[in-house]
Parts: sequence; structure tokens; C-alpha cells
Amino acid sequence: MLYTLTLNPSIDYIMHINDVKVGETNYANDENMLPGGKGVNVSRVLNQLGVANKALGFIGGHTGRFIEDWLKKEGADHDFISVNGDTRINVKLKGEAETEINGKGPIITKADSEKLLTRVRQLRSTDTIILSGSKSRGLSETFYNQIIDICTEQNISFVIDTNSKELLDILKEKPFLVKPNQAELGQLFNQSIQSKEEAIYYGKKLQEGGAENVIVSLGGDGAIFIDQNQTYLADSPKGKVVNTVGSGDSMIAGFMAGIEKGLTKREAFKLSVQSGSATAFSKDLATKEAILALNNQVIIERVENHEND
Ligand SMILES: Nc1ncnc2c1ncn2[C@@H]1O[C@H](COP(=O)(O)OP(=O)(O)OP(=O)(O)O)[C@@H](O)[C@H]1O
Ligand SMILES: O=P(O)(O)OC[C@@]1(O)O[C@H](CO)[C@@H](O)[C@@H]1O
Repeated sequence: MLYTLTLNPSIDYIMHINDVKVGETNYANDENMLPGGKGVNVSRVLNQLGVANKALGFIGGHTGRFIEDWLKKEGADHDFISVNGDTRINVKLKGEAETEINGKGPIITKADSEKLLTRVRQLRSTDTIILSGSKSRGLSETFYNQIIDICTEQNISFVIDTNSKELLDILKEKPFLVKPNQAELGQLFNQSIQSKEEAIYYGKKLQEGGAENVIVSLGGDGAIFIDQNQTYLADSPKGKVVNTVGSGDSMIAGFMAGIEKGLTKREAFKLSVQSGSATAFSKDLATKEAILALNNQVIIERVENHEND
């Protein structure tokens, strides 16, 4: 069974606006409110793809109820820990450029963080947990490490999507998948990555450091997949970009859905790119239909075979 963990979920308040003028009253052309937070997004896309999963994390107040109600309506399973304080609202301004203002979210007490660790201890060695997004206030800096220690002790497979440097340290615990985007990969190695060759070079370092599978997402330029044996490259399908929020999370969902369904890694990577782009072309996260509609538009090219390295 797959689990997602979102320590700091959100309502994503998406406002479409031509031009934001700082210091003035601006009016949106269109707006919508969606449940958000990286793990919540992964869960919703897994659900679209028909893969059983449960969303874990901390949720609070009327904003938290909005997320729970939405997931319930969609039939997405969840088991959040209720906390005092309101789940945050993240404002996403979609204009010429995309500007995001993410809230802080509630402060998590020691008692609630213990409840979550207890919940993770109940997972089994056949389970995989997808750890995504920033940590809430009140949690220790090493909270992900504490969860990963439980995973290691209990032989639970984990995926981690965090942009902090702690990722380099976590590699030795052998995450099943890591998915930095181009900028995040550069930040990990204090480099500015300018080409696919450079992205492959640094992506391989994550694989060599311990990650079983590495996807480097390159926005509109596609993505790279690296494991011990192969390096694959995919171009992004072409389409009208509506809202890229959650496209990286959709990629994780697509890859993990493919693995759960017994696809090859090459096919799972293809589904990952389809899922990311289908979300970029949608107002909300991608639906199954939108993902499958891109089936003929993603070509996977094998750029390296390192079986004999
Ligand atoms: N302009 C685009 N055109 C087509 N596909 C896109 C575009 N932007 C993003 N995508 C799709 O989404 C995937 C993830 O994009 P990106 O590299 O921006 O990830 P990310 O930064 O983790 O995303 P986010 O943080 O917005 O969820 C890409 O690999 C691609 O499949
Ligand atoms: O503040 P974090 O946890 O890093 O990111 C939160 C967030 O920006 O990530 C998702 C998109 O990936 C959004 O749904 C959400 O608002």
C-alpha cells in the first residue's frame, strides 16, 4: 500500500491575473481554491490513476476540513492527525510569471508529532511512504530523519521530495525515488545547471549516493530518469500551460502508479512525464483522461546504458 505524508498541507488559492502591481489593489480575472500540499497532490493523482493510497499528515481548522471534505468527495483515503490552528492557505498568482506566497501553517506540538511517528510505525514492510514538502513549525529540523529511521528499521520503502540539502545526507538510507527539479538539483551541488548533460551528471551523483531511482524534472524541457542500469530522456509534450502547481507531485504519482501496476521503469517514467504535463495543462491536477490523452506525445529515449559501467 502507498502512503503519502504532507506535514504542512495547504489550500492553494489560485488567482489568475494579467499583471500584479505591487503596492496597488489588484483584481483577479479568475480564481479557484484547491486542496494542496505536495503529498496531498501525489495522493489525488494516484487516486485518479486508480492506485490505492492513504494520505497522512497534520490538518487543522476549517481550512483543514476543506481538504478532508474534498478528498472524501473524490474517494481519496486519508488519516490525518488533527491539530490546533488552521491549515495554511498558499496564494498562487498566475500571470505573465508565476508568483507563489506560501503560508506558515500551524505549530505542531510534541504530542502531535509523536502521534504521527506512532502512525508511521504501524506501516508494514510491504508499504511505501512518499515524504513530500516542507516541515511545519514546531517539528524538529530532523523530523524527516526520524521518519526515515523508522522506515530503515522496519524495512519500509520511502520516496523523498524535499529541496533542502538534507537530501544528500538521506541518500545513504536508499530512497526508492528522489525527484529534484533542475534548480533544486543545482542547489544541492552549489551549481547552476545549464544543460541536460549537466543534469545527467549531477542526477547520477544522487543515484551513486544511494537513490534507487532518480527523476530530474526540467519543466517544459522534459525530464531525465536515472537508475543503476539506464539513463532515459523524455521531452515534455507541447500544450497550453494553465497551472503548473503540482506538476512535480504529479510526476511522482505517475511513476509510483506505474511501479504499482507492474510497468517497466521506462513505462513508469513515461507515465510520470504524462502526469506532470497533464497537470501543467490543467486548472486543477490532472485527471486520468488528461494523463492518458498524452500517451502518444511522450517519447522516451535511452541515452545511456550503464549495465556494463
Ligand atoms: N511548460 C511545460 N510544458 C509541458 N510540460 C510541463 C511544463 N512545465 C512542467 N511540465 C511537466 O511537469 C513536470 C514537472 O515540472 P517541473 O520540472 O517544473 O517540476 P517542479 O518544479 O517539481 O514542479 P512544481 O513545483 O511546480 O510542482 C515536467 O517534467 C513536465 O512533464
Ligand atoms: O511549502 P511546500 O510544502 O514546500 O510546498 C507547498 C506547495 O507549494 O507545494 C505544492 C505544489 O508542489 C502546492 O500544492 C503547495 O502549495
